[in-house]
Amino acid sequence: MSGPTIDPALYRERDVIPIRRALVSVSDKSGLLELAAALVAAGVEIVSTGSTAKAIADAGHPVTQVGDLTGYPESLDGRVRTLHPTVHSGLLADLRLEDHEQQLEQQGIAPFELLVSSLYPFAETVASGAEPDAVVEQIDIGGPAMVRAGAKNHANVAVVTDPSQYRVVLDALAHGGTTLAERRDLAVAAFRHTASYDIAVASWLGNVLAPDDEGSGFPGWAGASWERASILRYGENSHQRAALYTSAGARGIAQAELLSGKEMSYNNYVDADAALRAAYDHHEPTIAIIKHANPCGIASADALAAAHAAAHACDPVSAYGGVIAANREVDLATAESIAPIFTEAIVAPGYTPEALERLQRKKDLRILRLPADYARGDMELKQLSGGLLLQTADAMFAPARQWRLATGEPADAATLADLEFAWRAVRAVKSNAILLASGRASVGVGMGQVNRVDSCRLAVERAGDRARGSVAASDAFFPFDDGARVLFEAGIRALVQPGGSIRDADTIAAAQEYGVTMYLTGERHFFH
Ligand SMILES: NC(=O)c1ncn([C@@H]2O[C@H](COP(=O)(O)O)[C@@H](O)[C@H]2O)c1NC=O
Repeated sequence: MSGPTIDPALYRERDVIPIRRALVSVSDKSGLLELAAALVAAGVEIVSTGSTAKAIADAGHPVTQVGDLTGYPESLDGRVRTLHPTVHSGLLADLRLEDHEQQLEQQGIAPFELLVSSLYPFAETVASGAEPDAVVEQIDIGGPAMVRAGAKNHANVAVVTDPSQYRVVLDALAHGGTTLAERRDLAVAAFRHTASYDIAVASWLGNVLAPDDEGSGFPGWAGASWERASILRYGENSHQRAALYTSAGARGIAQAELLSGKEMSYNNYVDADAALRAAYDHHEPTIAIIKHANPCGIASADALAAAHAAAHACDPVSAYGGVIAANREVDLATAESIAPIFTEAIVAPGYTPEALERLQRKKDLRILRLPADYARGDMELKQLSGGLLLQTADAMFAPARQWRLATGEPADAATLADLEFAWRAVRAVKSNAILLASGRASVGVGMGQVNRVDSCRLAVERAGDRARGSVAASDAFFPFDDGARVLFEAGIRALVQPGGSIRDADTIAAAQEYGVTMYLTGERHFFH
């Protein structure tokens, strides 16, 4: 099977095409009257639909109703308006071909050189919580049909789908018409626009109206639309190329505002996202310092500056060149604490003017602002060779009051606060993860090891003398008592871990042996 083929020799060249006739059908009326006035002033005939035509006519401009053009009334509550051969022939005739030109003449149809469209606000209607029938009514049919027709026929027709593109039309009117290059660019944007629109429609149908997820929450098809936001200097390594893509309406690190400093790199984005995950998760003023996507220091305190000092003290060697996240507005005291340390980037919900001024003196420091209520998203995506894994985000968190005391004396309030801090902090550490804490500050972190014993050794080694009297959290259970014994031997006084190993009794017995209090949370927090 194939589509029609046309002899290439029949195509006549067309580059700059003057605009003589425009079809205007827009839901978003912003900028419409200025555009209409410019079109009319340039002698362009405007054909338009219902309320678009009314707005243009009310402003005193001449306009032809699409029903007068087609001889067929707008019907079925607007479901059929521009869906007519007169309209679509005017959009689809390829005037590079003599034959198409003759056919239009025979049928008495005039071509359009411009289509101005904006589709029914489908996504906005879904977001408003409207009833299914109301949402369905906002699935634009005639609009995308016209947009696709005009964009296919970009050799002859310019298509604009957003008021931000009206500037191209105004410039074209001033310069004798649209160029082929402009029409091609507009066609690319037009097809991306209708593709994104249909992804939204297909997603709503499959997710909400008629879910085909068998109750799993994972529909039979997943579509997404990403726009390139920036081209990065390079990727994870300098020989890798990279770009940042964002999706409409998202509110994450990709949307953070860069207030000052060098442009963000690929690794900066990865680390800043990890920093957010670590710091914004806490309720008290908290600082997380990230290196290679892992916290090398994380601390909460009553004041943010104290949190930074404590987070930095965890591992000052690793903190060099780190990325910092703060979950509170950065004040001058915090800025003063951060400024002497070489830092790649900082992200926070805000900065006092003095703090910003202080940090901006470090010309290379990337200073980012992202509101505290940023959205990490309900779903996490991980690309595989040939596929994609989707999972719900790790949003579960068992607070101390839900833990089970497995052995030892119940912890006092301060110890419990440290344990809860450690339990919250350890879930931002790559597995296998062990985090030692004291005074709501990490003092030793063991991360990313292929066995838990090594993570325990690493955490204890990093903590040094500070291990004695600290508390520990483990992101998953201890399969044997060997890892926990490393912690007990180093002198920790309390441990929180999920529990659930068939050898839990061995670890509990070891804790008893060392007189260590141990709580079981019943939930684990692997993070890879
Ligand atoms: N049914 C049709 O033939 C049709 N033709 C154009 N539209 C849409 O009607 C809207 C404009 O309508 P109005 O000019 O009445 O505001 C545009 O979003 C346009 O994409 C249509 N509506 C929906 O499919």
